[in-house]
Amino acid sequence: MVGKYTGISDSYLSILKALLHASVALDRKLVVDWVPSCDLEDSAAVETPDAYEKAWGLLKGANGVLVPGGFGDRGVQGKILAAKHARENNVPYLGICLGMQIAVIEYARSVMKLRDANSTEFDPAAKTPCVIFMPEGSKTHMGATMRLGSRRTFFQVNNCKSAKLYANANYVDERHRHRYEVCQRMR
Ligand SMILES: NC(=O)CC[C@H](N)C(=O)O
Repeated sequence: MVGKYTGISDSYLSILKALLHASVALDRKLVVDWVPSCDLEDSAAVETPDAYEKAWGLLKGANGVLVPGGFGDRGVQGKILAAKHARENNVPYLGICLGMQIAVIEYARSVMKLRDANSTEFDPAAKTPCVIFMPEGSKTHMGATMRLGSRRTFFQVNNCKSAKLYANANYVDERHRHRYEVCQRMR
């Protein structure tokens, strides 16, 4: 689990509970290692080398990488490095909310060679915005702009990996809590 609030596992309580349920259903033992995303960043190698070594050791030893939701840009570079590590080493990666946006940014930068790709949450003037403020939102009214609660999403491709996770349903109703989304032009 690569996140910002790793000191406080309560922040990720619902994710932990979900992982626990999944591990019971699959008859597997769950071991969660907490990796502070800041410790994966290049600057940590100089400033806090022990923490850097420990974080990369945990990440490299993991059978799966989960980057959960989050807000703000602190630790984002470390999350991008974690997504890159997972993609390049074929380690299963689950990106939830921000974690999914991170995977999109990483893919755009590394694979599509769009070096300036970013979320406008982290760089409002990003040259290649691949995660953008939701068009229906208003920047001036933060309180009411979050897309919150259940939202119906229809699968565009039958039998794709994500559809299969939902037993090939036509649509899913999932809980949302975000202000930004993947730029539709990037599809
Ligand atoms: N729930 C989240 O992880 C939010 C992701 C991102 N900060 C957004 O607002 O879109």
